[in-house]
Amino acid sequence: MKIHIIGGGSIGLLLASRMSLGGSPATVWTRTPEQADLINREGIRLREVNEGSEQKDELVARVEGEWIGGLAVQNGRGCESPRFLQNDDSGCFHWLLLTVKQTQLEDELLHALRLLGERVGGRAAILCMQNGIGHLHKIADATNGAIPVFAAVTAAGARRIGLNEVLHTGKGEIWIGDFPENGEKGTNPWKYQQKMLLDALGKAGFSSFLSNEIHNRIYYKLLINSVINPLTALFDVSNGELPRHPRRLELMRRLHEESRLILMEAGLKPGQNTWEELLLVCSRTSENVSSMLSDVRNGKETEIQSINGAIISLANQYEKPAPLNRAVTDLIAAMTIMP
Ligand SMILES: NC(=O)C1=CN([C@@H]2O[C@H](COP(=O)(O)OP(=O)(O)OC[C@H]3O[C@@H](n4cnc5c(N)ncnc54)[C@H](OP(=O)(O)O)[C@@H]3O)[C@@H](O)[C@H]2O)C=CC1
Ligand SMILES: CC(C)(CO)C(=O)C(=O)O
Repeated sequence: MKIHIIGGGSIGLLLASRMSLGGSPATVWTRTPEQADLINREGIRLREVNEGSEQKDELVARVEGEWIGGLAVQNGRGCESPRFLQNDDSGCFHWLLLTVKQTQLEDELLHALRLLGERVGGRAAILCMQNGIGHLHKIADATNGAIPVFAAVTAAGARRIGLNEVLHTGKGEIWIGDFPENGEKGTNPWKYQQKMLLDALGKAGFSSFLSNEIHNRIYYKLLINSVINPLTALFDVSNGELPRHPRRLELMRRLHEESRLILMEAGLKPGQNTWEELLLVCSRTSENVSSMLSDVRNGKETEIQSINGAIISLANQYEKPAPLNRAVTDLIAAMTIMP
């Protein structure tokens, strides 16, 4: 089995470094040759944040970096294709852990994934690490069955602090599920490959599991992100700081309740104490700068449309009110720097 991490950002560097340290060598496919070169020369510096302590353990993971380069294989314009698209006669199975943002799922990348699926026929699968919703259908549609698509949901937190340096800011489980169903319902031709991946993630220190109800987990995570991400970005605070302010805590509670009612209508299963869980995520990832705040700080486009924007779409579909989701969506959109 070969592990490819597409995107050398926060989650990508965390997975690559931990998996390599756990004995499963990973290749990080980067957007720039500089980052690939740095990773090859120096490896990835992983800093573990220890709960309740200021001390951060630093580990250095030997990881292969590759510039994803020449994705413009589209239309056969004669550009060089990334190496993972070139002929592979190793016979091994390739897991592609897709760690780009929802907003970075561009046509060229999707096209390259489809080409890869066609070339290695049955010996590759994509695991999507994105928050929010919408990406799985987008990837499955663009790859048109050429490569199976799996969803991952994680409460782990990470923050890239340099091109080859990452902080592991929050421990959290990783849940993996089949989405949409690859192959006949009830059969799972990828069971062995999934078990291999779970094993590699386990050795990397992630508690990971297969889920038969990944839709529910995706909605559950969406609920959590719909509160933490926009509010931390609006108030410019870490996840742990957010609930410490009583008025912000009250806003969190109201936004959580609005999103919860909409998601329940859309199929989120009742019976979970989502409010308690939300507060737990804030404390477990307390040092983390949420991915949305990080984007706002870096002047990048945020994932607001795939998170609160997606909840608004569900609210429209099920005729539920969504004033707070609308407000945070508009406010975050207005914070994003115009191109
Ligand atoms: N950070 C966190 O704690 C968590 C994040 N997530 C989710 O994981 C996903 C990734 O988040 P995060 O890691 O924070 O985001 P980052 O912005 O840190 O990382 C995304 C990376 O993908 C790279 N990239 C974009 N397009 C391409 C491409 N075509 N080829 C190669 N690389 C590419 C970017 O390159 P460049 O640097 O050049 O822009 C960047 O390094 C998001 O959907 C987020 O919601 C989920 C749980 C927790
Ligand atoms: C769980 C959380 C909120 C951790 O920061 C996250 O998923 C994100 O930042 O996008």
